[in-house]
Amino acid sequence: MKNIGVVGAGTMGIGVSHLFAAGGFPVVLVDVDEATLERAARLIERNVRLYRMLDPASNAQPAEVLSRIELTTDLKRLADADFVVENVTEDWAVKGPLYVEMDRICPEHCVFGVNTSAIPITKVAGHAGRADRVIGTHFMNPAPIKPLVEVIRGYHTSDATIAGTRDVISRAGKDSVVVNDSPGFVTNRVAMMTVNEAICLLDEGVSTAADIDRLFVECFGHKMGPLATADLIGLDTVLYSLEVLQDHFRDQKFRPSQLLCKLVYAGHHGVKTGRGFFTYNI
Ligand SMILES: NC(=O)c1ccc[n+]([C@@H]2O[C@H](COP(=O)([O-])OP(=O)(O)OC[C@H]3O[C@@H](n4cnc5c(N)ncnc54)[C@H](O)[C@@H]3O)[C@@H](O)[C@H]2O)c1
Repeated sequence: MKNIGVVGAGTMGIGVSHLFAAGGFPVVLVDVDEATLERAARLIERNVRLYRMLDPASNAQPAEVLSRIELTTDLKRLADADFVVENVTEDWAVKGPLYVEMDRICPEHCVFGVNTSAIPITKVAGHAGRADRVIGTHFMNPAPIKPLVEVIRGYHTSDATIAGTRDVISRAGKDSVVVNDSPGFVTNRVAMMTVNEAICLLDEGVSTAADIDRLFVECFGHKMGPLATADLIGLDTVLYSLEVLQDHFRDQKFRPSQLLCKLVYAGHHGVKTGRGFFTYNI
């Protein structure tokens, strides 16, 4: 697999296209919004510089990485893609119809990597018309600096699709772990509950945002606390993911905290909007 398509140029699409372009792959990055694509180019340029400081062995150059990424609002530019990573909003009303369209445009051999936080891969595959070539590729944020990708085998995903996907991820410099399909997979079934419970603690006045996170960082050795993690993921995405988990398991244990709902409705989505549980310069 050589030609990479990335759909959705938000938090994840920016990182995934950066990762593959830095690995030498030609990338077509598609979003519905021109301004989002322009912002993506600016952030990729900044991030290549930033991550080079974190990894002195990296010699990626911003201009070189950007030169491998075609930015477009035209989904038909995926007509030559071998592997597409879809990173659009965690909302079935957005993702479902997109797969029908992608199936019409992309070559028959093309594999669809679903980058979702919680939606079952088998459900997506039911819409894509090529169920054996649909696979979960749960990249972590920020994708270029996280070493591991959670790969999800859907009900119909073929062994060849798993092998090809792991190979292309490996050629982009990342390792992968394969898990079976279940809403939220391994990582987010646990992580979303933890984040939600931390928000409930804040809402109940049990502790402050800073102290909740400090306890996880200094007592448990986590790199980030659950509230800063939620801000990094995007509070809208956390809310969508909890709703998906609650809906699929029909279990109230995933019921989103009222404070989370309030912040999302107020437009405080975390790092990407400059304010969530903490504030950020954007
Ligand atoms: N944020 C995270 O930490 C994280 C981690 C792993 C997986 N995910 C998953 O990745 C996906 C994307 O999350 P995100 O945080 O990047 O969301 P985001 O809201 O930052 O970005 C979504 C992007 O999709 C675009 N979009 C919407 N409909 C589209 C369409 N039909 N065609 C093309 N582009 C379209 C939007 O314009 C937006 O730029 C979600 O399913 C999410 O659950 C998120």
